[in-house]
Amino acid sequence: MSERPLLTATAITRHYGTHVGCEDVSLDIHEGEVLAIVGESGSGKTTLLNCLAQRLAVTSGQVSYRMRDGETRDLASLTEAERRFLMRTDWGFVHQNPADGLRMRVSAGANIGERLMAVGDRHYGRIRETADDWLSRVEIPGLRIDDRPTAFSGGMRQRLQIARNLVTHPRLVFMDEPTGGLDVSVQARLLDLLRGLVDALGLSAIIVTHDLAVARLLSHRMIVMKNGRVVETGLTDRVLDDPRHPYTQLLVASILEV
Ligand SMILES: Nc1ncnc2c1ncn2[C@@H]1O[C@H](COP(=O)(O)OP(=O)(O)OP(=O)(O)O)[C@@H](O)[C@H]1O
Repeated sequence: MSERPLLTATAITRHYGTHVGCEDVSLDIHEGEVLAIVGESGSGKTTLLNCLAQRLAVTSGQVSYRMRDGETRDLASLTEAERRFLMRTDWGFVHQNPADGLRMRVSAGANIGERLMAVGDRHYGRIRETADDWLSRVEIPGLRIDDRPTAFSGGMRQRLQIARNLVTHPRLVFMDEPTGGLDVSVQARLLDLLRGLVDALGLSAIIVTHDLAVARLLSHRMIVMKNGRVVETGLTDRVLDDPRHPYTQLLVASILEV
């Protein structure tokens, strides 16, 4: 792992009017590290993720990021063009609902190819070959390359969204409940696939999940949120095997009882 964090968030606060989304959250993530954000519904996970990914303005606080050229920048200081370029090249964002991250009216191959074109690839044959390769990496048969995602199952759509995000080799991927909304058996397969890809690509990822099993399988470190605040943070195995905050103890116990 590199010594300097890839992303550092300092005292991130986001209010919705008088309502607290998240409050005073600080964290960092290093290259090759997977961080899970867990907590019950309404605890502020998605708000925090969207603030980190620059999809939502913070009320106060700062997010800085080590760019590919090695310079660490305060993301609020980026121009709109720089921010868009960062999102297209260095970052990925996997939505819970694949329709939010895919273009449903264009083919699977084009969904992947479009991201390559956005980073300057213009060679049609090579783009198609790469798209084909990524379809197979996410276990979608190559003969479906010209089908639209509307013809895919939920699990296939989610795998396509993942391929679309990873094809440009982002250094950091944000994921919001990537296995939510899928059948349990489909979830298990997707988790396996995600774990393999994260390992193979040495990806850094920040994953929001309410499912501790997802955190256990994918993340190195986790933060536990309650009412918008972080109540516990640590290595995933430590937090799950030896939770210290009463709320985390409750979360872990409620899973064990099921
Ligand atoms: N657009 C909004 N306007 C007002 N309040 C909001 C808005 N979005 C979220 N909130 C509030 O902010 C708090 C955190 O919500 P958030 O969606 O971040 O939680 P979460 O942990 O991601 O929940 P879930 O797992 O249900 O998505 C909640 O109290 C929620 O009601």
